Amino acid sequence: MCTSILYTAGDHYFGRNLDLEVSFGQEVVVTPRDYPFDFRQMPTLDHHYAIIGMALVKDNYPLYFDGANEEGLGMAGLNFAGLAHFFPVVDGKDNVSPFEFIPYVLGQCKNVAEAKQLLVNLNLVNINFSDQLQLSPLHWLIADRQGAAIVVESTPSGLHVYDNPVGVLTNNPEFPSQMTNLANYQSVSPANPVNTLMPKKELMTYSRGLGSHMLPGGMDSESRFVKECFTLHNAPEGDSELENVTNYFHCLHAVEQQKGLDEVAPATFEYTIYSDGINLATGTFYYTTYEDNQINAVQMHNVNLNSRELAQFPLVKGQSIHAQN
Ligand SMILES: C[C@H](CCC(=O)NCCS(=O)(=O)O)[C@H]1CC[C@H]2[C@@H]3CC[C@@H]4C[C@H](O)CC[C@]4(C)[C@H]3C[C@H](O)[C@]12C
Repeated sequence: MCTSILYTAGDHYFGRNLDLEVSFGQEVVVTPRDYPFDFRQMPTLDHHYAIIGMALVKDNYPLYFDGANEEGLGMAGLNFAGLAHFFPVVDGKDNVSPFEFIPYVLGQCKNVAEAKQLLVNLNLVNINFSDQLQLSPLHWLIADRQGAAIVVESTPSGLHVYDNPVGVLTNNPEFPSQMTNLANYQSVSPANPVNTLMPKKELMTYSRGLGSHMLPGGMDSESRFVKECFTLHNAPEGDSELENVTNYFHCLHAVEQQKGLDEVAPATFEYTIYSDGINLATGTFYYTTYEDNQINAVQMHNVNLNSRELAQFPLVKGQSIHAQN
């Protein structure tokens, strides 16, 4: 499972939790403007926007899980198991494989409006990266530095592009169903409730936080969608980058999967391998890993963006504890 969010606090912060039981060897990867992006069915992009994000580099090709470009357009791929469907190549369409989709969009579009335009003729095709790296059943959240967001889902009924007014994406079911389910939780509140159950009788307010008593807390994707919407949309806006980044990671960690809680096979547990977030206005990419609560940062503009070579930053692992005595 995964969760992706767009947090608005002065600037816009975009990123995701990656939840899985195995690590892929991902790292922070900057693709500079002149790295030639080859596509299986589309012309090579010799020059494009620079991209920073989490990727697995295979044969010098950055397989992005999520990232953002220098114009402040962000994009994340999340599991959409059993629902995603990718099609054969169709002449006259823009045939793009799921593994090429992030470079294809982030390489060429400044914002969500431009991405929507690019998607008009898109056909997401069933082409593997390799025999070892088969198609992944993904759907995508795309968001920009002005705060717009869309969801892209390719299902047997075709390509669907939905406006996303809440800036949250998890996994199944389809995005419109998540929004319908979300409507069931409108009365969840940070404030203690007024007794409308039986207004003439007195009920105890035995605890703070009773307004969120009905908030789902499960590891499943529907629960995380609701919980994250509540957390994100009631999160304060800070006055500084430090405060905002701190709030941002609290929002993501609110739906973190701790080891031991989501058993995907006997004695095998999915957990939040990493959480990341990029300030879409400045290009600073932040991340934490399961093993390391410390927030690490890579600033894309500190890399030579007029280059042809990928810049790779292995994830910092291992907890750092400030010993006080
Ligand atoms: C597994 C992850 C989603 C996390 C998630 O949601 N896990 C819940 C599982 S469950 O829903 O609970 O069952 C997804 C997110 C992005 C994906 C990569 C995208 C690039 C590339 C595409 C190629 O085609 C195949 C290899 C490739 C490296 C992909 C591997 C894997 O698929 C990644 C990491």
